[in-house]
Amino acid sequence: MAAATNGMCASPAEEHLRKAIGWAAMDPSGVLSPFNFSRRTNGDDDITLKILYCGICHSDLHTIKNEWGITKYPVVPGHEIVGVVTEVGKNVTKVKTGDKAGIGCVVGSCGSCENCKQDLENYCPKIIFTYGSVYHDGTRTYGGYSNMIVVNEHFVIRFPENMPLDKSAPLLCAGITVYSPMKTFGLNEPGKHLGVVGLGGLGHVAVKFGKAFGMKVTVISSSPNKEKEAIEMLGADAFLLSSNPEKMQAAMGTMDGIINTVSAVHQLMPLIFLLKTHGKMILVGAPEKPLELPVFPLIMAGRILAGSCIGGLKDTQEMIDFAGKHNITADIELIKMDYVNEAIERLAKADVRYRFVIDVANSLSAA
Ligand SMILES: NC(=O)c1ccc[n+]([C@@H]2O[C@H](COP(=O)([O-])OP(=O)(O)OC[C@H]3O[C@@H](n4cnc5c(N)ncnc54)[C@H](O)[C@@H]3O)[C@@H](O)[C@H]2O)c1
Ligand SMILES: [Zn+2]
Ligand SMILES: [Zn+2]
Repeated sequence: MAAATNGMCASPAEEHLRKAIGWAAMDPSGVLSPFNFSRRTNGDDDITLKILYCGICHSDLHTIKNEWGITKYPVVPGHEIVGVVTEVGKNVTKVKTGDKAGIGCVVGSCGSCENCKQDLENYCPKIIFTYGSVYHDGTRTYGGYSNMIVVNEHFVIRFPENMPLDKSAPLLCAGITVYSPMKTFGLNEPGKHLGVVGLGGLGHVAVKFGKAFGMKVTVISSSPNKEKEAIEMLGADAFLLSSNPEKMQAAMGTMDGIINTVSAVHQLMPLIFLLKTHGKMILVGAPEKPLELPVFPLIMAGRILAGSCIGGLKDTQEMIDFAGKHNITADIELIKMDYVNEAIERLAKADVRYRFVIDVANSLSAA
């Protein structure tokens, strides 16, 4: 329950009873700085997580700079959260104190709509995101660039023992965001040809899942210097430089599906042409402006264009278990909390291989 109930709007530091610290952006400059706030006490269905690691997703960048025009400040970003359970409510069965656990992009949903009933909490009209949403009690949600978090157990993910927590944190957004559409749209079948556009945080794990599913994977990128690492380090079968018209032409009509993770406005036409008849391109990248939609290349081969938003909790657990079994983790650069602003600027320039992860527990100290 919120600490202040007299109708006055309490400050973030006082609205709940438990003190918390984190880093927040206060305005569209997106610059993060130390921030004192508070978390609710652990309810009967809640768990409290001491945060160990948190990945930096490009959505954090879009949000802190208000690129989507919907940000409410202050915002504590971070939705690739792993940590250790420090408290469980009396109804909790999923985890126990001392367990390693994760929290992704969603911390609440209505639980009773058509989507929630089909384990698609990610499409619930009343979805509550891990940061920047309003929780059931009327207070704002704050994310994982912080020392601890309290969450209803439904939204907690268990981690197999063998998984390194720092490298696994990015799976909670980047991983599920590519795994879920691959499963939903049948782009997980051995022998099928998958294209991955944009080799960043999402893209590089899409390559790894594609290979684990037994697919042929081609990376389509605008950066020639990513060719060697895509093939030698990530295991892609082929690399297409999007600025090379001959190569793009030669690859026309060869792909069963494409996962498009590009974070900025770009041309869809050359990508759609890569698809076979009835091939599907799934847009997961979320540029701040609309993309131009060329209709003829869709019509002429019955091609399909779709979008996808993260994934439900059941699929997220399945994805983590699959990743544990196939040793899939993210390639990361582990950073300290006070490096976060530099990391965000580097992320904006695609200067990271392939995900920044904040070593929260070892580097976040009281402001
Ligand atoms: N749909 C969802 O549920 C969901 C979930 C997570 C992230 N996202 C979005 O997906 C996008 C990617 O996220 P990320 O964390 O992987 O980001 P990232 O920065 O790690 O990767 C983005 C990649 O796109 C490439 N890129 C940027 N501009 C490009 C251009 N004009 N042409 C070609 N390539 C270009 C970059 O080089 C980089 O490799 C972001 O927009 C993010 O907000 C969506
Ligand atoms: Zn994300
Ligand atoms: Zn719902």
